[in-house]
Amino acid sequence: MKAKLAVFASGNGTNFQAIDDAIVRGEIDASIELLVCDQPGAAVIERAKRAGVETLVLARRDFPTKKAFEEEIVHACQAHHVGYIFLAGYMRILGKAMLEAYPHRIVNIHPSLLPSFTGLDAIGQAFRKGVKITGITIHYVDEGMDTGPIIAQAAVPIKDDDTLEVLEARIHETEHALYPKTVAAILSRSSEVYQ
Ligand SMILES: Nc1nc2c(c(=O)[nH]1)N[C@@H](CN(C=O)c1ccc(C(=O)N[C@@H](CCC(=O)O)C(=O)O)cc1)CN2
Ligand SMILES: NCC(=O)N[C@@H]1O[C@H](COP(=O)([O-])[O-])[C@@H](O)[C@H]1O
Repeated sequence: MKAKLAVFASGNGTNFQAIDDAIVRGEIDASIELLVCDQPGAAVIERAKRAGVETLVLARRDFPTKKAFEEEIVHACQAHHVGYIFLAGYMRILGKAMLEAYPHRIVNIHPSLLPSFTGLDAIGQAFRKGVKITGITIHYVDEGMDTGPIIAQAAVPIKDDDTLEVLEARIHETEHALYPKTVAAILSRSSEVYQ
């Protein structure tokens, strides 16, 4: 049974694109049923439309509470029979409504070797700290900030003559290789569990 996914994103959407491209190449046995975006006008929305993926675009400010905002998203995911949610540059902290609706079924990609450099601007944090090796982490999402169980990591070197832009490009290239492979691995394990 082909897994039904939702991807949540707030920005450019290159990780959404990498996952969808892998699905099209037959490397992930799944379909992206919904792209959820909290930033009207974000480039990821156009990427999803070009890919034929349904979008749900909603602004937090249009809802009275975080709970109401998340309940709208949960209802849409359930209506699309979504079984797994993959965050791909989604810049909102998930609350109880999301986490309780999809326990151990929400995954995030973070551009550092957690637990180092949590939160926003992780690449800039590592660059300014002067570490020689940084990387990416794919982890389950829990109620903490970047504290969920780690699924996969990949190291990325910082070279002496790197600019921040060069490092960001190297990080994103590594993300676009690892995330699709990890999505496929998670779904294959999940199907093994439920077979
Ligand atoms: N419950 C969790 N939610 C999210 C996690 C997580 O581990 N647990 N990971 C994040 C992704 N992320 C870093 O990896 C991250 C996203 C957002 C923020 C943040 O401070 N957002 C602020 C501002 C949002 C805005 O103004 O647009 C906020 O939400 O208040 C930090 C780190 C995804 N969610
Ligand atoms: N704290 C979460 C975080 O920083 N996530 C990061 O946002 C970027 C989204 O890029 P994209 O929109 O091109 O996929 C990615 O580098 C991802 O690791």
